[in-house]
Amino acid sequence: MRRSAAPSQLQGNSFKKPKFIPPGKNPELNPDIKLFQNAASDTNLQSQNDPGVCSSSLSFTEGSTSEIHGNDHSGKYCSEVPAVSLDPHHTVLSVPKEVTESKGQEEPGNLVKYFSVVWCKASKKKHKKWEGDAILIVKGRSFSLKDLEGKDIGRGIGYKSREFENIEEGQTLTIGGKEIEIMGIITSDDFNSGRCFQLGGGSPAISNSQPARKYLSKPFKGVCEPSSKENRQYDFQSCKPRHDPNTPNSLVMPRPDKNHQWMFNKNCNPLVDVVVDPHLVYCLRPHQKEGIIFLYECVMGMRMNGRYGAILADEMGLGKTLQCISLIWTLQCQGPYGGKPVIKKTLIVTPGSLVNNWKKEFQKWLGSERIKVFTIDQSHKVEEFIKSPFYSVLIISYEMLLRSLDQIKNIKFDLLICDEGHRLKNSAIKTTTALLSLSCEKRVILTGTPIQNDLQEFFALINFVNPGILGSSLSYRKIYEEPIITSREPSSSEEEKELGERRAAELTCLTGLFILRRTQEIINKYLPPKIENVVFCRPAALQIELYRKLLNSQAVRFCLQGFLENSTHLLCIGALKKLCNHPCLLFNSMKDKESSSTSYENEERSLYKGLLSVFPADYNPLLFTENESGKLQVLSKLLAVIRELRPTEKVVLVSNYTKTLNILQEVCMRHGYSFARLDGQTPISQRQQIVDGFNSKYCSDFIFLLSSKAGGVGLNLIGGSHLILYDIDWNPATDIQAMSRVWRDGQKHPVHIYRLLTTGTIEEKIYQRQISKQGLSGAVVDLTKTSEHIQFSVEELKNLFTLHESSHCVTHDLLDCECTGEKDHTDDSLETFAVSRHCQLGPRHQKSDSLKPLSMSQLKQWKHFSGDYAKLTDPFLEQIRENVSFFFQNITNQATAI
Ligand SMILES: Nc1ncnc2c1ncn2[C@@H]1O[C@H](COP(=O)(O)OP(=O)(O)OP(=O)(O)O)[C@@H](O)[C@H]1O
Ligand SMILES: [Mg+2]
Repeated sequence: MRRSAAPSQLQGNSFKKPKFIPPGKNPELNPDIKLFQNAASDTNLQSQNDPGVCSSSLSFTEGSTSEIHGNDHSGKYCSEVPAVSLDPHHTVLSVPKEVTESKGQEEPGNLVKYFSVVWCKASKKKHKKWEGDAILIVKGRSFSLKDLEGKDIGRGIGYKSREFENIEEGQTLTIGGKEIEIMGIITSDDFNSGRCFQLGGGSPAISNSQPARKYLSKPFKGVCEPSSKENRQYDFQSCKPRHDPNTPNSLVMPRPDKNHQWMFNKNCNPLVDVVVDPHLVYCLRPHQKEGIIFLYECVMGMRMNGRYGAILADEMGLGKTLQCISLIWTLQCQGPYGGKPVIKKTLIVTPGSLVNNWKKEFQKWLGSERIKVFTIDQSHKVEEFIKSPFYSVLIISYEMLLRSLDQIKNIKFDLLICDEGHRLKNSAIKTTTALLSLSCEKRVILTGTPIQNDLQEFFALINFVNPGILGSSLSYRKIYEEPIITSREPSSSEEEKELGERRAAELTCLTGLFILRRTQEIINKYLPPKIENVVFCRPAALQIELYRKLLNSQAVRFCLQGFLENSTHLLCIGALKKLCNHPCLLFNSMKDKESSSTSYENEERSLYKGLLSVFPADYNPLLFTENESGKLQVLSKLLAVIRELRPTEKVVLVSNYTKTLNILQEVCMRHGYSFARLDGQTPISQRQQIVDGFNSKYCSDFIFLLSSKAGGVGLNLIGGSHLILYDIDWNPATDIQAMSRVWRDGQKHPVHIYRLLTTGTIEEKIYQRQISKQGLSGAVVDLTKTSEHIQFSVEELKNLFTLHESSHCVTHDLLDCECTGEKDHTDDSLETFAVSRHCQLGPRHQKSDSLKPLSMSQLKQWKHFSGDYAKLTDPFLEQIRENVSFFFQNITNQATAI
């Protein structure tokens, strides 16, 4: 029999020649393993090679005859095997798999056995050609055969149990129209974790030789140890560490292990300590030191052989930029082998608004001499970077990258950093394919947005930094995604639950090696207090009248009858939101539509019918007043009191809409407040200048008008210490992003955040959706999702399209709180709402995440009081209480607050 096509035949099979070892000798996978566990202590790869004992069994569909699927696997099979490379030098991984007995052996009928096999179609031909590797699962008298992508390729029932009981390595069997040869036995642990699929055709080259280590590793004793004659001739001076590894507080990178040296130090250069520039170390926070070591180990291939990617998913404001700058500066000047630098050129791809922020951060931390950074904009082209020998770092926006891809492809970059890299979550989009086409192996994604909520998106990000590590997209779906999702279904069986959990644990374990996420709490101690307020503003009389009219419109009634196909409901929602911001916005919309009467569509006509008559006959939207909007009244008073009580402090004023920003700008002008503004129309080249201007202590601007969609991500607006969210977005991530702009490293003043909501209206409902169980579940915690992505049921629309005129705060009414809001009240009773952001990797893998939208029960624990409460201690709230029906307040880092 010829053994040719099956990958295991080409590369050797890691499950072959099993040895028996008694059960119970090896540890199970640690069930507590967390997805974003601190990577520095996450190198526990023992489980990759440890067989475990598992009692789970898979049930097969009963049937009297064999079923065979997907017969034609020849040809394409090899290319779809998970692209993990065999490392012939990696002794640990070439150790053959050991076998344990499954618990089920005591009950032969339920015993499930797993085998690695090669298969081909059954035929009488003498010379057979194996078509592929597969996993044979035998239970009692039934079997199923899965290819290495997890797809069923055969199953059957009713075989002689004796035939299955004594299966041995090397034995050939004909089952279900296929001929198979047994290559080895797979432990139930390897099957349940899904590892056997990963390892099936080879083994992922994972280094388990790096024990968890402290980040300040000891320096080499003899730093330049010459190991050969050639090395002794090496210029000793040139291979000294660049900085003294022995000074206290020095940050020394971990030493490469023997495997790494074997692979990457072919010339046997002396080993040199890589020591981060003390100039930087002096400023680094402890978590940043850990982050730099993590990044170093990943991009050096020290965490996984042959893998050089990393995802740094620290929450917003933790200084991902500084960690990367430290990495670049270290690798550009140093390396462990003869001190030779590891990288020459780095490409940083970032949203347009942050290109100059990166440049500024380089200057802030390294001055302008150490690294020459080139930023691409209208007047600085890629050619200039190519021609000049001075620049080692190129910073470019995602948009520009697409435009200059051909030139960029010709430059050899050694390190690629993608800032706000969650945008690469879709592997089909142009940006991802463009970046994937770059040959650079060392890839780092930076993101402050949670990434584990959607398993497909998770795959795309993982696959970007470490291509092929999870196999093909198809095999990933079969091996991980489907079992994990099935196990989360309420109707899933115990076996499905167990399998899903094991697969999730395995996925977590594998990807946790190169993902690091720390939450904001770790820098809280460096930050000033944060006083967060949710302010429920009483709607103005005109708003109430218009609101009633809108809710009585034919368009709204049409939606409530369930006619949602033509998205009239979005139109209605839009009109209500405008009205909450200011009636003049609604007036303008109606007038705009009227003047372009041809496109004045039926639904809009039916929505706006009779509305104009509610406005005064001579209504002029340009002369709008503050009294026409509850929120604007509150805003105006708030700005006045801030100005009065904190004359040197500044305010960031955020809206999701440019037209609303126009109104807010007009208010600034009327009151004589100087302001800066950044929205979607601000040229990218001017954005950093505007931000810097505002942050400067010499700047007299009192207000920064910010469009959250344009400027939400990545910006530092620490010049402002008061942030007012004028309107609310469906997506909590947008609001959280905006709020994180001011409460971050460098902020000197206590930060006051005000979220304005109009009482009883759709704004409260959106807020409730953000925080409640029925609300935006995990998948929507993502900046790209908008209301168009949200499916509304008629019931939900009924709730959205109700105005609660008599309530002080519908949100408080829903909290099931006994207080009447007459005194400031906090509830510390147990959670009544079990709210969690849905995470597809399962509850076990959720970490406390400060980016998680606030839950109802958490809100209940905030201080809350009605606007009529007599003893308000907050002087800012005191000034606005007249127009406010209810407050919620929460103070973080209270010690020095207010
Ligand atoms: N060790 C430090 N000491 C003082 N300031 C720091 C330190 N690290 C970072 N910063 C400052 O903190 C601010 C936030 O850092 P950075 O912009 O890198 O955050 P980030 O993690 O990228 O957040 P985001 O996800 O919002 O982009 C910056 O102004 C930065 O200069
Ligand atoms: Mg950033």
